[in-house]
Amino acid sequence: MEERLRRTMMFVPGNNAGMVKDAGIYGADSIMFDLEDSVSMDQKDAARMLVYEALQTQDYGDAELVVRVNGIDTPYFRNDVFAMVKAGIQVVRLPKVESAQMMLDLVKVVEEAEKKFNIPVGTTHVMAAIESARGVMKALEIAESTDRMIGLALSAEDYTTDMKTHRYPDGAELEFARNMILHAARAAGIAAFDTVFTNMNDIEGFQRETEHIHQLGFDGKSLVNPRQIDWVNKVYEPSKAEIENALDVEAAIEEAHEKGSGVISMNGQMVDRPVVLRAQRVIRLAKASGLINEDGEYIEE
Ligand SMILES: CC(=O)SCCNC(=O)CCNC(=O)[C@H](O)C(C)(C)COP(=O)(O)OP(=O)(O)OC[C@H]1O[C@@H](n2cnc3c(N)ncnc32)[C@H](O)[C@@H]1OP(=O)(O)O
Ligand SMILES: O=C([O-])CC(=O)C(=O)O
Ligand SMILES: [Mg+2]
Repeated sequence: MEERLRRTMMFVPGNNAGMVKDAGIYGADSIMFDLEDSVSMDQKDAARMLVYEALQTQDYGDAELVVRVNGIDTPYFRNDVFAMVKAGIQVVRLPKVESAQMMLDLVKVVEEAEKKFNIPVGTTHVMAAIESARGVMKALEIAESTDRMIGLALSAEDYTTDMKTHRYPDGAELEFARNMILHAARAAGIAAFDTVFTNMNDIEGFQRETEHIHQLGFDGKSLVNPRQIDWVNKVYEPSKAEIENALDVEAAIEEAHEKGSGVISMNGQMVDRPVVLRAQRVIRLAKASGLINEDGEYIEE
């Protein structure tokens, strides 16, 4: 199956009726309804009900539907998971994950809920948000904890608090965590999401951070505002030269396969499997960015 593009995963506060209703109109790859830290304690039940209702009635198009439930040690956790599984959520994001065991405990409750609501066991996927030093050090075991896993996310607001620092413009305080999470995710064959950027007035800072995490290899970012979606997509959009090269690589490798070979030379550049895999990703991104059609032809502006 073709890998899903996950450039943008937008948080939507679960108790904000207007935002929950309109969340599908902005074109996020994944919409993440939040029942955790954007919802005050006295709104937890109301938010859960609001999101449950919305999942039954709203059309969110092709977006992947994710919910951030409350932490496993909170009194809301079980009710959150049962309601969201019943509503057919695609991915449950567990916050503040520090061990593989926490993911296995989540999966146990997800499975109970699937059985109770006659949903085939294994339908609901999960992901982990890593928000502490302990979580970072355990990133690989968390990434490999269950075959329901689709990804790991860095959550830098809580993480920098745990590390007794705060966020700086150059992001140096996050480099170790970013590299650990990215390597763990890649080793396990799942997605890696960078953290939110919360200063809505610092557009340049947001772009700089997005370019940096794109260079490192992250699939995308968690977002807090719809304006950030286009900014991320722009960074992930391949250039014309990259697209042309990718299309040439696809043609070259087809020619090689016809001759029974897995490698071919193209303008002096060796083309083999890793080059082809990178080219395929560029083509997928170019299609998602509306630059080329299904046949690999340019779409005129
Ligand atoms: C550390 C953490 O845990 S971070 C994760 C938890 N935090 C969140 O979920 C916060 C989500 N984001 C928000 O609440 C808001 O975007 C804020 C508070 C950051 C900024 O709010 P505003 O300044 O009002 O945003 P802005 O003016 O850009 O809003 C423009 C439109 O987008 C909507 N919108 C803004 N953010 C979101 C969102 N996250 N999801 C859906 N819709 C949104 C607004 O309702 C508004 O719609 P309208 O034009 O129909 O009225
Ligand atoms: O997941 C995120 O990026 C938001 C979050 O909870 C944090 O930064 O602590
Ligand atoms: Mg957090």
